[in-house]
Amino acid sequence: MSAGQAISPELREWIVAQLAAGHSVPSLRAAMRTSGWQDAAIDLALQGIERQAAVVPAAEPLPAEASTAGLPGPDLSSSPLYIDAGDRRVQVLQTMRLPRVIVFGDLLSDEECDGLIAAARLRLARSLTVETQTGGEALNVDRTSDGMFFERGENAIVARLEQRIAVLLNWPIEFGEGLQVLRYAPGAQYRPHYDYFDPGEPGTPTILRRGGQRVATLVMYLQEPGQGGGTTFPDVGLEVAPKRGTGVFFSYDKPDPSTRTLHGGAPVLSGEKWVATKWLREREFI
Ligand SMILES: O=C(O)CCC(=O)C(=O)O
Ligand SMILES: [Fe+2]
Repeated sequence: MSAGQAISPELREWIVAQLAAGHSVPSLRAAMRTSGWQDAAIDLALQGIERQAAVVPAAEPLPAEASTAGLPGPDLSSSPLYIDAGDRRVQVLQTMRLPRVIVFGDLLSDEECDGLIAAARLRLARSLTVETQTGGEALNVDRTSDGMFFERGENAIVARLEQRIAVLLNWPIEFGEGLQVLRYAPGAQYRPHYDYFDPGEPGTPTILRRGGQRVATLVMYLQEPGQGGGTTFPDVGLEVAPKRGTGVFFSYDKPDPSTRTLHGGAPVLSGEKWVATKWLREREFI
């Protein structure tokens, strides 16, 4: 390439984007040199753009942690390895501050996982039949799992688990929605989404009448797939392995992407993944 080569709008855009992404001028220079640019041409291309870049305000420093005051969640100030959840000693395996994520180990016994699956399976089968008879609900391409809801306190296992969750997360049972169970067959996934209700959606005010916003989520793994099926947090590159008996908890102090609680269920590659999800509201959920 020659020193006289034209600086195309695309090249300008590329340079501006690289600078905005935090790459230094020397590193851009090196990259351009490697791809055959001569110094004189690089100088020309960078002139003006550097000046422009200099007036771009520096990105806001990222907050180090999410606000957790007044939200569900255990007190982690003493970095406990275990939390007494009343009838069970739950492990704290991993924590993250922003998004606020906690991975709990040994949250459910194998018997509890099996019991929930058995009770949910009957209901799933029934709801699928009903859907086929009536022509079915619109297929949601974002969520290809099958699901059902238990009523709060519907059976002994559900009641026991809800009590345990209330103690673990310091949040009244009455503020929780009924437990949801999802089954993911191979290929099924739940594309990244937020669990709070979008304030911009027309239906949201009606939903909020039943207990306000969702403020936290606990996803519990009841059956692990052979491969795939982790819970992903794309904003921070986190993937939680869907280990049976384990749960991933996350909270969000406002219905806003700045909470970085975007998350999804990665496609199941083999086997079946079952989860139970508990959503916690701001107030009593009726
Ligand atoms: O299956 C998962 O890992 C995530 C489930 C989920 O995001 C939900 O139930 O809201
Ligand atoms: Fe979710």
